[in-house]
Amino acid sequence: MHLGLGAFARAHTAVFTENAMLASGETGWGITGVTQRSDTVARQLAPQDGLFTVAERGEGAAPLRVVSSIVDAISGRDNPAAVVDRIAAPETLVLTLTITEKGYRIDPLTGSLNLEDAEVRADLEGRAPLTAIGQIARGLQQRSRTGTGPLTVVSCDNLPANGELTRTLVHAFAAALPPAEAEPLTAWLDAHVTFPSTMVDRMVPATTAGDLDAVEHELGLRDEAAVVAEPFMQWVIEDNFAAGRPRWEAAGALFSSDVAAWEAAKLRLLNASHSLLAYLGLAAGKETISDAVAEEAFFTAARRMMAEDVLPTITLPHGLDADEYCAQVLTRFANPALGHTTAKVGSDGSQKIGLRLLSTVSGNLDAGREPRWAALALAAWMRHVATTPADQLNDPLAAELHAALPASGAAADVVPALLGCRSIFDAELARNQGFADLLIHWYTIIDTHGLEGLRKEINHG
Ligand SMILES: NC(=O)c1ccc[n+]([C@@H]2O[C@H](COP(=O)([O-])OP(=O)(O)OC[C@H]3O[C@@H](n4cnc5c(N)ncnc54)[C@H](O)[C@@H]3O)[C@@H](O)[C@H]2O)c1
Ligand SMILES: O=P(O)(O)OC[C@@H](O)[C@@H](O)[C@H](O)[C@H](O)CO
Repeated sequence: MHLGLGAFARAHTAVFTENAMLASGETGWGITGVTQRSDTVARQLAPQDGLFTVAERGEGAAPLRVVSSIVDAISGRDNPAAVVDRIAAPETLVLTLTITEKGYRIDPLTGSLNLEDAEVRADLEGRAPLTAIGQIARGLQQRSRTGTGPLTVVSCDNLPANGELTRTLVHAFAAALPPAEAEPLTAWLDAHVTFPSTMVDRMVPATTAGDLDAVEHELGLRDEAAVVAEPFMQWVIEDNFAAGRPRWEAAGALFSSDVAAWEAAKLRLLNASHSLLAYLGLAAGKETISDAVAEEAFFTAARRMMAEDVLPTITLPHGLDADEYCAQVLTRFANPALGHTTAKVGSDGSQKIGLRLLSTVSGNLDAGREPRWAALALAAWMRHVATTPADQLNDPLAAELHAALPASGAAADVVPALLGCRSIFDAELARNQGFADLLIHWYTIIDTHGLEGLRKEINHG
């Protein structure tokens, strides 16, 4: 079962699962996918019996492929009780998730479930659950009551220690139920459910109408659920399963006890550079990540952020060659056929920048170094927030961020105002005047000198 049947799940998890079946001969697996916020993907897949095309784009692309591992797709918004029933069904053994960072409904101050969230509260009060964590907890509760066996919950979102985090949130939901429900559920979770962490990697942009037309042209059929993706794909999984699972290792997945290091490397090298390029690109009117990285100064900023800010502050997993990895990341970003937009990568910044950039910032500040390039990424994000009208800012905290903005658009006013957002920056970092000055420096260059100013400062700095 998969919660969050977006583009990524189809191009990654579904492909790995089908490949595992083909390579291992264990063909009894199939995925029930749940769309979370809209019913679009469920509606697209239904008349196609769950079949959809993966169109690889870029050097080394394989021919079009029709994937058949999704056997059912349901709209969680419209059929919440069916989601609970499916999680509780005996044939469900693994529950994977790609629900985006905001889908976890984390309280930034505690790092646990946001119990003040109205949707979480409604799920706790007993409606058929609509939040992902509510669905998981209620499904597991039904499983516990019907004596159904163990299950593994596998977060595949770009979050550090995503397994441990998901465990914390599901347990927090259980603990917030009335004691007569909380105690047996918590005990059952402890005995029957595991939450392995994973690192997933494949760039999968949102499918465009042009992509669908191109697939139709190549395939000879209209596929409304087609997805495009780069050829590269990777999955590192902690081997901590409570029940059966597809033999994903037969499809190239790496089972490792070092997932935290893989996830940190990916978030802080790849995803952080992605965000840097997205916000610099947005400031310079570049529509795609490949357009942004084609700008020499932006390429240099991403390369130097990885080399000078990230690598000195991170312990890489065994087997990962830093230079090769960073070079490969930049080559992947440059894939012009992918059309990964700066707007998509730059969306939900309040949910992403902390995870991607702030460990790098604190690691450098603690070592007495300036996090020069990570500060550039944060300043570019701040300017994006300050110059995008609230109703056009694609971010769940758009209203809060805009409420914090001062009347003056000057860097010296905007930077401290956004540093004051406690859901993103902690008080100690916000008080660090040297860091604030670095942000103000970059913000001013972007705001008053534009691309030419950035080129000068990055190339000669
Ligand atoms: N696209 C990629 O390149 C990529 C690569 C690696 C990891 N991921 C992970 O997968 C996630 C989804 O990416 P995608 O490309 O499929 O995006 P998408 O927009 O195609 O799909 C997002 C899915 O998350 C669900 N969702 C959104 N907000 C939610 C909420 N508040 N509560 C519950 N569910 C919610 C949506 O309904 C949808 O099913 C990313 O956020 C990331 O963590 C994506
Ligand atoms: O998926 P998002 O929107 O959370 O983040 C955008 C990208 O940085 C991300 O999806 C990468 O493409 C991906 O993590 C590559 O594996």
